[in-house]
Amino acid sequence: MMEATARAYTNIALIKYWGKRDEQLFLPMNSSLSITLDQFYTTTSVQFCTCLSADIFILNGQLASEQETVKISRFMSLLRDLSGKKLYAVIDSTNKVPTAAGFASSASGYAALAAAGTKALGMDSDDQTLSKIARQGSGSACRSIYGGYVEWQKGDKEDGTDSYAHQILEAQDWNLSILSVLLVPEPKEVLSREGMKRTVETSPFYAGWLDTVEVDLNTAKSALQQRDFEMLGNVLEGNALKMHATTLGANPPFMYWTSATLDVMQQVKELRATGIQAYFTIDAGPNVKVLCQPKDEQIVQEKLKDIPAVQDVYLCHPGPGITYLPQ
Ligand SMILES: O=C(O)C[C@@](O)(CF)CCOP(=O)(O)OP(=O)(O)O
Repeated sequence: MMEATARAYTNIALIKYWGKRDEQLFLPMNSSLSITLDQFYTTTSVQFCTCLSADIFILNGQLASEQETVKISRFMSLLRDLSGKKLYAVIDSTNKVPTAAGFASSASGYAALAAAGTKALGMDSDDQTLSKIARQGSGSACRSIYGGYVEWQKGDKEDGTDSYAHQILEAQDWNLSILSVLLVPEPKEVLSREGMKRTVETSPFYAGWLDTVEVDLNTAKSALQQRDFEMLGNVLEGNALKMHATTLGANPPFMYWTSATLDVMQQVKELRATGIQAYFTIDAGPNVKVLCQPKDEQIVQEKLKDIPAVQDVYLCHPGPGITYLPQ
């Protein structure tokens, strides 16, 4: 039987992937940097069978929608092309990812699928190859192949063979606290794929993003090497603010933040004013992730939970890369 099960953990970008230079190959305009988290993951099993004439996708215990199945099947065809095996599979995926908290389960989902699918096909791919495959499901998924602190180098080649992620620090090399703040349910957002496309194509501020993101990345990498939390915090917070600034200049303009987002941002600033080093980052939604040092995580969590608009706060630390589970 050609089957395998893999688990991949979601990641939070400190230096954002924001904009593609190639929509088909998921090639980014800029390099990015993330932390893989230890709490939220996707477990995916893939079972190929000559008895199938189409892929079957089970998501969180239920048959997935037609739209989701088409998306996954398109990714599975990439694996069929790469392996030269025209086989279909049952894909059974379970997310332990609170998607409502603004975690992209697509990152852990496509990383787990790339790992389980290639293993079931006997492709025995190394991590760099897995990263390039996962990238073609969702860009940020290429970072979840690895644990700890991960850089996705944007690459320059048109075929994307040099656009993949690699680990910078192991999870245990630097223990930080990442608090994910779940806010009150918010209106439908512009999904990150549409958001970055519209911004690249129409925002006059996008050029400013590109002019400064490489410097931000190098500053963040220096901070990692020096374990300088203040340097890391300042650059990640500034980078998130710049990413969001680009959306305000898009046509039509859009903004991911709600008043609850601003309440959390304000609380983080007040924490810093009392001498507690805490910094925020925000992705394609209103939810906020706050980074601090483990010694401060309790007080930071309490302060965040005191904000009326905050529904819950999830505490994470750097987590592992791909793991394979017994059948
Ligand atoms: O994670 C980051 O670096 C920053 C973001 O989360 C900011 F919102 C974007 C993630 O984009 P993704 O969902 O990977 O897009 P896809 O390639 O169109 O699937």
